[in-house]
Amino acid sequence: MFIPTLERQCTSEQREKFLPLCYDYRIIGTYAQTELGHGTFLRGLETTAHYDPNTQEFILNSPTISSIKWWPGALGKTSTHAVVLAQLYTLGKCHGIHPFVVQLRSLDDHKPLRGITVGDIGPKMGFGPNDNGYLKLHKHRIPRTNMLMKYSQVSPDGTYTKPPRSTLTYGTMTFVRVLIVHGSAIALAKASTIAIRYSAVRRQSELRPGEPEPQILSYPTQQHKLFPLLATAYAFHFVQLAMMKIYTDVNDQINNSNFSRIQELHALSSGLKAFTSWVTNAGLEVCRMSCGGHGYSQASGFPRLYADFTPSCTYEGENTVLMLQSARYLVKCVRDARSGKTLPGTVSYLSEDVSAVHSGGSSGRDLSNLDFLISLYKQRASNQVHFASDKVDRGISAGMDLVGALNSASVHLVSAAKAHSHYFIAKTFVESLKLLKASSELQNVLHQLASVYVFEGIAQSSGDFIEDYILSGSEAKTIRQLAVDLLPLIRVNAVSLVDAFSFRDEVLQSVLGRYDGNVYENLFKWAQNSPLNKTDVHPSYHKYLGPLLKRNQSKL
Ligand SMILES: CCCCCCCCC/C=C/C(=O)SCCNC(=O)CCNC(=O)[C@H](O)C(C)(C)COP(=O)(O)OP(=O)(O)OC[C@H]1O[C@@H](n2cnc3c(N)ncnc32)[C@H](O)[C@@H]1OP(=O)(O)O
Ligand SMILES: Cc1cc2nc3c(=O)[nH]c(=O)nc-3n(C[C@H](O)[C@H](O)[C@H](O)COP(=O)(O)OP(=O)(O)OC[C@H]3O[C@@H](n4cnc5c(N)ncnc54)[C@H](O)[C@@H]3O)c2cc1C
Repeated sequence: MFIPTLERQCTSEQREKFLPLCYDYRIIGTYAQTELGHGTFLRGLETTAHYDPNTQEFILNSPTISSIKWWPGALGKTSTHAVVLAQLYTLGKCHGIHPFVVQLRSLDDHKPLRGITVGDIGPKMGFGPNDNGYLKLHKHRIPRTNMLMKYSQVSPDGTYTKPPRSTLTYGTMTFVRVLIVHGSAIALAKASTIAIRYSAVRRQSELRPGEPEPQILSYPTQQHKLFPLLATAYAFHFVQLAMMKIYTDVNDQINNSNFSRIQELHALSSGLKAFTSWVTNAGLEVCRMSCGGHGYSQASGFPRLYADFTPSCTYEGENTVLMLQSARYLVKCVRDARSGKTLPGTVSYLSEDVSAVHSGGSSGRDLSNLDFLISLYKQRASNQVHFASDKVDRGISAGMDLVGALNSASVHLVSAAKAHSHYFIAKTFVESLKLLKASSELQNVLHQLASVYVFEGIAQSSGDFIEDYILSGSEAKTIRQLAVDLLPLIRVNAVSLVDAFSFRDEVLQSVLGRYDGNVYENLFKWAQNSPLNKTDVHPSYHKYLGPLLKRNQSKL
């Protein structure tokens, strides 16, 4: 995050000064924004940067215990520099959060500089190799030119020039949220690879006396656990491609001072980061549990995969908070649509009248047709967004201000943002396959994946579709069965579909997911290498167990 921030927030002179140092690894930096007391509420951050026109320096301070920077990756022991987000004060006025480059450690002996107290925040659930750290600043001075001034400036006499948009400071977070959508796709693909390969190797239970134990991948319940997640990994792959394209297009516009789509990008990236990381987080646990006891061994790769992925739901914007950000924008779009404004691409459906198109229960609808089902996802999203938006309007009519009305409707707003994200993902998956140049056999296999994703997505949220009369109960049951009917067809290609992710064993880091399937021998080898097995009798025997046993044996 250090380098992307410099690339996006530096003037050209600052780029020339800082970026070569980064690219050549002459300095290593982190992104120090979160504090002990605030991670979500950025306007509440307490670190201060007061401008001193006499020396043309900023004086950085951590004024309270809660203002100590806390969590930034590699801050504890590694980084020589940081981008520090601080409240900018000049000529007696506060201008809000701005980014500053701060050197933390000497480039000679790596010792912290004067006014800098820095260290590691201690062991965490995962991210073991990462020294997430703390930073306490005490009257630490930096040159005026260390404030990143692409969008806002402080002149030598202290005059402040404000940015075209205050939220441009938040740009790096949007970029990393887009990366996290990709991270979700990769993590779910890895977990699917491990679980499906192992399920093809593992044989368990005797269905009928005398019959060989079947591969657990042959059980419909095992297929029902894993194949919708496999399909989701493919869906997220196509979604992250679409998300990155939108990000690149909007970022190019921003670089040309066209800020018209910055809100749409923020809302979409927030919703997709939250949706994909939540789904992946839950999916990793399903994959782990589908491998039985061995899934719980470090040898499976699942403990580390989960512990390292799960903070994706928290960092870069806590997921609930990001869903609310997405919903805030959707509510604005409903208002804009009602006042006749044209809505941008990813939200234009909110101005369509989708209610009349499909009323649940009419017979003869082709429930296996993906285009038709995507229109139902659209209707569900539109209904949920309008329902939540109406809640906000009623709150305002009842005398609340906008913030109060948004807060009181927030449970529904999160549901609406989830439905919006789900519609975008399902639509993108189906549309991406239409554009794919692939053999008819491959198209057929991928169509099975898209179908099971769409069917299972409705089955798992059938309440949404039934409550709004988008589907009747019997239609929802039919779609649920369509998903189950697909499982044995997907079974035929399941191992090939995870092999297609082509994770090398060294990357997958899983004895259960080994490409050669030689699990048991390698599990035994892995166990023998466990540190506890360095000696047959562990030294602790002589100190504790031995004396205990001998003492008690003498009583027999
Ligand atoms: C492979 C994987 C590797 C991945 C490798 C991953 C490594 C990750 C390491 C982790 C790094 C971190 O966690 S770094 C720290 C991450 N921290 C965060 O993400 C903090 C989250 N909090 C925030 O972003 C903000 O506080 C937020 C919640 C949006 C509220 O901010 P405000 O109070 O200023 O905003 P609001 O009052 O809600 O709204 C003000 C307006 O600003 C707009 N706005 C807000 N954020 C915006 C944004 N980013 N871009 C555009 N516009 C934005 C809103 O839409 C509103 O527009 P209007 O409606 O028009 O007014
Ligand atoms: C592994 C890891 C790495 C990190 N790396 C970095 C880094 O490199 N740099 C950096 O600056 N930070 C980093 N962070 C910090 C991270 O960005 C914050 O933890 C994150 O932004 C969440 O903020 P918080 O911890 O204050 O949680 P909080 O905001 O306190 O969230 C706690 C709960 O409050 C709820 N909540 C908060 N606000 C609202 C609201 N307005 N409406 C409804 N509910 C709300 C949340 O939904 C959540 O359930 C990292 C964190 C982790 C775990």
